[in-house]
Amino acid sequence: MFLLQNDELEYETKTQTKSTQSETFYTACSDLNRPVHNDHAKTSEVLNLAEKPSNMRVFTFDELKEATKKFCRDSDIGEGGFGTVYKGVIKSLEHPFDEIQVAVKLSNGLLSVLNCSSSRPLPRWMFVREEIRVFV
Ligand SMILES: Nc1ncnc2c1ncn2[C@@H]1O[C@H](COP(=O)(O)OP(=O)(O)OP(=O)(O)O)[C@@H](O)[C@H]1O
Repeated sequence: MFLLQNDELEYETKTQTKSTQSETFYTACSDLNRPVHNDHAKTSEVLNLAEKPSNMRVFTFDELKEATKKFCRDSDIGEGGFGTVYKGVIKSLEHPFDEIQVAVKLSNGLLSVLNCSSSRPLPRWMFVREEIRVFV
């Protein structure tokens, strides 16, 4: 799901990635930021899109795991029909004293960031929601 913070635009896309825990997961950004190993996928279109917008913040699986204290009960903020939602706090890279609050859903091994907000909101902060398979 792509969400502009001011609700200018909203549309949805879902991707699922099967991988192992040792790899880095990007959970709040597009697949396009991943290194491309498949030669067939190395089209100019993909490479152009892979250039990360300056206001894009990528959350890795490790960051989300740490932010939610390994998805512990203390971080549990709700139960959905198909999984548990956890809160977490991640330090901003640009402003180390700023915090980014995230709501992360873990549902039968599928992880996604439902929402994130910052104490210093960017004027056009694009939120890309991605669902990935994890082993926790
Ligand atoms: N961004 C958020 N901030 C705070 N709490 C949230 C947020 N998103 C979800 N929650 C909490 O988690 C609960 C479950 O949310 P979820 O989106 O999983 O609901 P659901 O629509 O029932 O899900 P499902 O698709 O699994 O049926 C919510 O009722 C709410 O209490």
